[in-house]
Amino acid sequence: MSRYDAIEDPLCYPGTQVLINKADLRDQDELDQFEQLMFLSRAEEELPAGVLDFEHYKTIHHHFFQDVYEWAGEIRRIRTGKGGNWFCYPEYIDREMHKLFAQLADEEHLTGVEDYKLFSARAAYYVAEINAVHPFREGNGRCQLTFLNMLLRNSGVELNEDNLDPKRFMEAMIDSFHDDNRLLAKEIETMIAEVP
Ligand SMILES: Nc1ncnc2c1ncn2[C@@H]1O[C@H](COP(=O)(O)OP(=O)(O)OP(=O)(O)O)[C@@H](O)[C@H]1O
Repeated sequence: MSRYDAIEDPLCYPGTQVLINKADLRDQDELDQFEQLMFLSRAEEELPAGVLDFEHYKTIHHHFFQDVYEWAGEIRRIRTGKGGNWFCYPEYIDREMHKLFAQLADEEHLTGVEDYKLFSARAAYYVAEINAVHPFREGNGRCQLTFLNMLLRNSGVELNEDNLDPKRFMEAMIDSFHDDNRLLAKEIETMIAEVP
């Protein structure tokens, strides 16, 4: 929910950086709270079924944010960045995401990778790439973490989010934007707990 570097966004109330939302909240703090509340209540529900491809990923975003934004589940249409790092231009998002998920399917969604270190390295690669594309206008971080969870569950392991240190994880995400996934892989490794 940290703010974006964005230019002239038709999704925002005119003259503000507040995204137009279904509750018509014009105050950013109030919107942040509402968004998180809706996200958490949808997160309690079963996730939409799918085959972990880009269509599925968009459905998950829609599931989480359908109560807040009309465009939930849709690709971002403007250029955005964070902290001076600009994400994929919107015209290439669809192509890049399809490429990435096809690659993941070729790797059988990592289901055969038994070594935790290797699994963490490959999962870090996919999370980093999805982050660099940043397909949605908002809600990418939460979808990325859900994606990670799904990858792990597919492989019979559980993500222990109690071991997630938000500051360290964010630093790792930023490093990954600059093509160094080592910290992110390490963070993922510390969050893996074997299912009994
Ligand atoms: N400077 C940065 N460079 C690259 N990636 C970044 C940077 N800052 C944040 N990110 C990534 O962007 C994500 C946030 O994206 P976005 O705001 O769309 O998601 P969110 O779910 O709304 O927010 P959050 O992840 O903070 O809950 C972070 O979780 C992190 O992975």
